[in-house]
Amino acid sequence: MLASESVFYESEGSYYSLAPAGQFLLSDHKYSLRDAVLMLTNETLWRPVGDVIESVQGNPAFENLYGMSFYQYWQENVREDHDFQSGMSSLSKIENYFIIKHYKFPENKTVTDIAGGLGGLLLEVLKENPTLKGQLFDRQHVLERTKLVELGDDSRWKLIPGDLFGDYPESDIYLIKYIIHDWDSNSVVKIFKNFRKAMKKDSKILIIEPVIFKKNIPDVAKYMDILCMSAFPESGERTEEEFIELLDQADLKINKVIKTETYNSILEVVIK
Ligand SMILES: C[S@@+](CC[C@H](N)C(=O)[O-])C[C@H]1O[C@@H](n2cnc3c(N)ncnc32)[C@H](O)[C@@H]1O
Repeated sequence: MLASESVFYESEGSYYSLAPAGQFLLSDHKYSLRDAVLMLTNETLWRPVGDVIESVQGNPAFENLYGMSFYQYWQENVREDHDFQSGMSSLSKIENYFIIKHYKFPENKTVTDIAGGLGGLLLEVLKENPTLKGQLFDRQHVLERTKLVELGDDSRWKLIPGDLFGDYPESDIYLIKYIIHDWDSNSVVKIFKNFRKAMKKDSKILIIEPVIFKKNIPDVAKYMDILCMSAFPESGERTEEEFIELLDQADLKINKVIKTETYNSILEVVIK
């Protein structure tokens, strides 16, 4: 099957080799998707999908199967070879390239990635913009494995352990990627209010997610929608109109919508 999708190449005698798309499976590829594929094919992502109908009816599939929340499970199940954090970091690597290509960061400012995982996006932002400083905000156990050390200049970044539902540090630009779709609408409004409280009058938030724009045609964002709805209670991808309504409850508004050539869009958000 994968040979018919150009991932492998089948030759006479049932010999298989890597086709061009398969090169991304190599662990030393610049944009290696090895850990992303291991994460996406892990049972914690596919088993709950079978019960997505339960989730939609208000009976969270992941909690029913594993007896705890998705993030709690992955905090207690760190593996040697791969885990959720390394999978997210791998999935994000190629996407980060397009985010940086499509957003012009200002000079001499501070950029904070809220729930930024291992810090792969912030690392690329700091590499491409030498006058910027960075702050990576996530759980302590995640920050301990940060990739920011690869920058080679630890005077340009700091780690801030914290809670999405606690206080955020002050910053000029905030990044929040692949987070909002994990949460129900009440929690999202709490997150937006936390931003509003921490923001200066000209701070900006970049919400980076697969926003749903298209109706009645195939859209990869809808696959991610199903994965989210299965893994997190009352979650899922949102339309631009849904974002506008939730942001409004925190005195925030969309300033710009930027497409990135991937299924992720950048919503640039400012104070109303
Ligand atoms: C889907 S990952 C996204 C990581 C990164 N932004 C990316 O795009 O690759 C979600 C992140 O949210 C963090 N997270 C989940 N719940 C959190 C909480 N209550 N407080 C702080 N971080 C949290 C996780 O540790 C994880 O790094």
